Amino acid sequence: MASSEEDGTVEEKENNNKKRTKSTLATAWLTFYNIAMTAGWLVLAIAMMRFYVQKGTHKGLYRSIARTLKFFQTFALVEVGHCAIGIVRTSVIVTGVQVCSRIFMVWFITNSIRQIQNEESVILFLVVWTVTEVTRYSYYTFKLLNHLPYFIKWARYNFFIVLYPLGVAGELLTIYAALPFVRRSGMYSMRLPNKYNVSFDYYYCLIVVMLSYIPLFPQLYFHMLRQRRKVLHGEVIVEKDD
Ligand SMILES: CCCCCCCCCCCCC[C@@H](O)CC(=O)SCCNC(=O)CCNC(=O)[C@H](O)C(C)(C)COP(=O)(O)OP(=O)(O)OC[C@H]1O[C@@H](n2cnc3c(N)ncnc32)[C@H](O)[C@@H]1OP(=O)(O)O
Repeated sequence: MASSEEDGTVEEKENNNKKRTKSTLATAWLTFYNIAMTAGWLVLAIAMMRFYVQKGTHKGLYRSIARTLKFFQTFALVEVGHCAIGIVRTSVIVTGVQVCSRIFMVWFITNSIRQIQNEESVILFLVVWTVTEVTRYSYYTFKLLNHLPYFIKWARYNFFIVLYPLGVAGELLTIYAALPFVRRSGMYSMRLPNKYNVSFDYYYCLIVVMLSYIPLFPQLYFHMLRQRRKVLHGEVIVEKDD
C-alpha cells in the first residue's frame, strides 16, 4: 500500500517534470518564433518605406518585396499548428481562417496575377497587414518575456478596430480587380470535356471567396472585440469549444 502511494507520488513528480519541460520548450519556441516574425515584418515595413522614398511611386513595390512577404506569410501556417497542439490558447478555426485567407491572397491572387500587382488596393492591404503583424508579434514577444509595455498592449487591442475593415477592403478590391484577368485567361480553371470529367471555374470560385467574407469577417472581428474586452477591461468571457 505504502509502496503504491510512493509510486503514485513518483509518477506525479515525473508527470509534473514532463509538463514543466514541455512548457519551457513551448515558451522557448514561441519566443523564437515571435521574435523571428516581428523581425520579418519589420524588414518588410522598412523595405516598403525605402522603396517608396527612393522611387516616389508604389509601382513595382509588390515585386520588390514579394519573396519576403511570401516567406513570412506562409510561415504563419505554423500558428495553426500551435493552436492544434495546444501551446497557445486560441481557436484553430479562427486562426485557420485568418492565416489561410492571407495565404490565398498572397499566392493565388497577388502572386499569380501580375496585372494587378500595382493596384493601390494591394498596397493598402500590405501596409495594413504589416502594421498589424509588427504590433501583434511584438505583443506576444514582450508578453512571453514578461515585459509588456502598455502601449504595445493598447495598440494590439485597438489598432485592429480600424485596420481590420481597411485590410478587408484592400483584399476585396484586389480580388475584384483580378476578376477580368481571371475570366479572360481561364487560369486555374478546368473546362469540360476533360479526362477527369470535372469542371472548375476559378472566376466563380473568386466570387464565392468574396461572398464568404460576409459571414466570416464579422466572426473574426467580434472575436477580436471579445479579446479586447477581456485583455483591456478584464471581462471574463466564456468561450465556446471549437
Ligand atoms: C482557402 C481560401 C480561404 C478564403 C477565405 C475567405 C474568407 C476570409 C474572411 C476573413 C477575412 C480576413 C481578413 C484579414 O486578412 C484582414 C486583416 O488581417 S487586416 C489586419 C487587421 N487584422 C487583425 O488585427 C487581426 C489579426 N489576426 C489576429 O489577431 C489573429 O490571427 C486572430 C486569430 C484573429 C486572433 O488572435 P487570438 O485569438 O490569438 O487572440 P490573442 O492575440 O488575444 O491571443 C489569445 C491567446 O493566445 C496567445 N497567443 C496567440 N498567439 C501566440 C503566439 N504566437 N505566441 C505566444 N502566445 C500567443 C496570446 O498571448 C493569448 O494568450 P492569453 O489568453 O494567455 O492572454
